[in-house]
Amino acid sequence: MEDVDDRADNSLLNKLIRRSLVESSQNVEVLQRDPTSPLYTVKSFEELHLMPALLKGIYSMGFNRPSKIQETALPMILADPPQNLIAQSQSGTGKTAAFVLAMLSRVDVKKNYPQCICLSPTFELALQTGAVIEQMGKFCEGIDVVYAIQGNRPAKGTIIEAKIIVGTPGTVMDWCLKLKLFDVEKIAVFVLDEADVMIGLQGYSDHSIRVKRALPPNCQMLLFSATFEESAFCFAERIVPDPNIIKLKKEELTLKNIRQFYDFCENREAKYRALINMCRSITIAQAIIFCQTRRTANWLSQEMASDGHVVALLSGELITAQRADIIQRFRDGKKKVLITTNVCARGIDVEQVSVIINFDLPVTVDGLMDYETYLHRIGRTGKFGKKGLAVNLVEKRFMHILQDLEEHFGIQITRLDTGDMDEMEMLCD
Ligand SMILES: Nc1ncnc2c1ncn2[C@@H]1O[C@H](COP(=O)(O)OP(=O)(O)OP(=O)(O)O)[C@@H](O)[C@H]1O
Repeated sequence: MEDVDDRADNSLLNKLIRRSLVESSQNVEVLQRDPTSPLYTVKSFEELHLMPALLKGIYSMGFNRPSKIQETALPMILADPPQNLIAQSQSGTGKTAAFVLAMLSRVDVKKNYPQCICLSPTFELALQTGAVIEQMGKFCEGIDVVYAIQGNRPAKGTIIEAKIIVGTPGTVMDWCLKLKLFDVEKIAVFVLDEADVMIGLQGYSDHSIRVKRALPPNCQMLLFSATFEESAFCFAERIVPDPNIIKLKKEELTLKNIRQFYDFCENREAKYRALINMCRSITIAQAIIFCQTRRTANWLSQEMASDGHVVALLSGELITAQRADIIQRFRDGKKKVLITTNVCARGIDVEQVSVIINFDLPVTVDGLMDYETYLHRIGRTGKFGKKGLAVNLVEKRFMHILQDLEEHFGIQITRLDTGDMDEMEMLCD
């Protein structure tokens, strides 16, 4: 009798994940020659006139050719005089690298004061973006980054000398306007990552706009996101002087490499059983499970732990040291399954994440489908052309929301009975 591990390891879901991991590596080259792919590129990095030290950094990260957003945005961003940009590109298509290369290209390493600010919506994303800056800029002499995030409070009277500040809006605003840790008049580049929430969501927008208002008039403004619903886009156009614009059509928003399914569940207990069936068969790669509330995430992680599953739980009420440790351990593969809320919906880039499970569909405060958050959540898989799987566990009372989702994006989400191994067979077709 094969033991549980053998059974799981041979499970169809694992075969699909293993195959998609293999296919993905061959996939990028193919996609970068496909004009309909968001990774399509006609230029090489050399043709983007980047500094040699930056080229060295890019190649050391395994990047061979720029993605579509990188080859389109960078010439605009690096032009002289500097131009402002509002850019939209699908999740996982290299937006971070685009604005990081912009900041690294603009910094004057002879000046020991902050020249670039990059605002991220969450503590985890600020940490991740800072790490990309340090990695991409590691061959550039004199590049240093400081993290304006909760838990990092410089001593009173400190004068920040680091050239790039990455942080969350509230902390950056305190550093710049209240504590006056640096001269905001000397900022040359201002990046808003996940810009639609940064200017659209109460809390973020107040702080982001107050920082923006303190910037010098010639400061270059770069706004990036995978989603810009109309009101956010119009507001962005109002606050960014004379921007270049890169915008997606609605039908371009969903990525073909992320296969989306749903499993119909009578109630929360049935969702739990469906989830366990899936997690039991995932022994390779990693999965992120999204819950709509911290309460559900806490309940789910306790249930799964008591059933012997090793899971990590990350949500906003944890202290920053815990959050940093949890996301790092997940990134290092020490935990296969991360249970979380929307705090990890945007930007988080963990290469081995092949499966996204929406234990709850993302809904707005009015109980309507939150289309943007859905796109960002499933975008945690399928990064840079890799194959990804997204499975939605849907209770009867939420089926209309799933139908709204299909209609909104013009897609068909296939039904999957996670309890039926033959159905899982279909995943491997
Ligand atoms: N030109 C490139 N060649 C190969 N890999 C790349 C390239 N640009 C970015 N990547 C990799 O692709 C992954 C996704 O990149 P990134 O996180 O920048 O995408 P994004 O568009 O910012 O995604 P999201 O919308 O989720 O924030 C990362 O692991 C990154 O290292």
